[in-house]
Amino acid sequence: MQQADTIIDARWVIPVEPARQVLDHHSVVIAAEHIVAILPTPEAHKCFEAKRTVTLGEHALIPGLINLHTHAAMNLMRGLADDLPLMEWLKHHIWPAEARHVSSQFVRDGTLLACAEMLKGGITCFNDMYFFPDAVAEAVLESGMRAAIGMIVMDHPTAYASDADTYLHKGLETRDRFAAEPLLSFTLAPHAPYTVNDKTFGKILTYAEQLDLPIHIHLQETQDEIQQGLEQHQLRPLQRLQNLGLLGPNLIAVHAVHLKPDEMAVLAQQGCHIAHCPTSNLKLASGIAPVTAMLAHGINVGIGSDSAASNNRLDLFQEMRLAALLAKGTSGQADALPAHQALRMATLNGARALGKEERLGSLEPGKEADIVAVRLGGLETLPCYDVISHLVYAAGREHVTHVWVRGKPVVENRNLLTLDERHLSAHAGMWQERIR
Ligand SMILES: CSC[C@H]1O[C@@H](n2cnc3c(O)ncnc32)[C@H](O)[C@@H]1O
Ligand SMILES: [Zn+2]
Repeated sequence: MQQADTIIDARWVIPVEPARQVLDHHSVVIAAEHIVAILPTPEAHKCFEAKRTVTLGEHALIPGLINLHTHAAMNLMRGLADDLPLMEWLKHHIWPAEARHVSSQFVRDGTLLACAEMLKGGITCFNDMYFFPDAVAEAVLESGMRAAIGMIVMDHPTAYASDADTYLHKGLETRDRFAAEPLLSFTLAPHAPYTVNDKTFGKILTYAEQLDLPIHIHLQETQDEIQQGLEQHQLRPLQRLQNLGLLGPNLIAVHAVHLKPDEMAVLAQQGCHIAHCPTSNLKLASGIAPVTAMLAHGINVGIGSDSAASNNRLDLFQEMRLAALLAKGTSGQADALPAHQALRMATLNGARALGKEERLGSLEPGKEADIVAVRLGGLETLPCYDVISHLVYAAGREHVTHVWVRGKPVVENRNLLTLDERHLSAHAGMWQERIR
């Protein structure tokens, strides 16, 4: 008998890789933070003796969902300004509110709130971009989840930093401080082409190359952004980034709503990744990203929620379903973006974009044990002919019952084990009084 920490017996295991595979009555065996085996349940118990067995007889186990773009701390701004287009929303509502309220404490409290929401919804890892990344890192560690933390850079003074060099210096200091944390990684996060100048992009490129870091940036989100790029630089933003040498397998372009076919070909050829944020793009009336064409070009597309101020949920079940439905509606093809592909985008494609494909994104022996249990035994998911169909088209985040990150349980029977929900509510109430 081999020793294990945990065996999870499940009705179904959905490894994601290979695509479409559904393993009936299988168990996932966890030891030393990793998946060591996935076996038919009787066999798992013949081969392994575990400290703990969790029996989930009407559940599907899936890899932890990866939110490829968010601003977690903005949970404290949910519903503050709705029904506005991007630039009006940012310039007249969000940026003034950030100037008044954003501090290290705001970021810590907002990020904790977001981590709680994401964990309970089956998200085990997020790619963040916000001020005070040191406060983001502390909150993430407290929650027990995983994050790629953006070292934000702008040519715009804020309460966090006065100029681009200070943003970079503070970000790199934070990265050094948390370098030993296995649940944290870092990205360079220039906010957008319209807030970062060419000289600063040059410095970002140098650091990205020296330190082998991903670059996380909003790109071609609206037609206005493209118009502004043409007026100020005589270039579309993507062309400008290409001229500056920023395109490559380290680049995660967020939104990319407005892309021409030749731009998709360039992104594919350069190995860039896209974070598709369908709800945010609809709510800010930015448009609908051409995901079917992106995938046909061979671009790696993951899924993001964007912030709670533009979504207004950090809910990847919602985003998977919407991505699949929009792809069908816009292409006129019912087989565009099938359920298994939506699930892959929210898991393995996200891991790939973050350079973590070897460690995360699917349920395979050797990978780290980020696992989510989704209960499909309720009336709204019965009968069940196709589990993957149910996960994308019928189930929701409310069906998530258990979550493990790196083998450690963080949600059990829908209860958060790492954070105190009453404490989080009290802090949210305090910020509501201050911000309103
Ligand atoms: C400097 S931290 C991130 C910065 O981005 C702002 N933001 C939030 N959502 C969006 C979006 O969809 N497009 C562009 N910028 C966005 C956020 O308010 C922060 O200022
Ligand atoms: Zn964003």
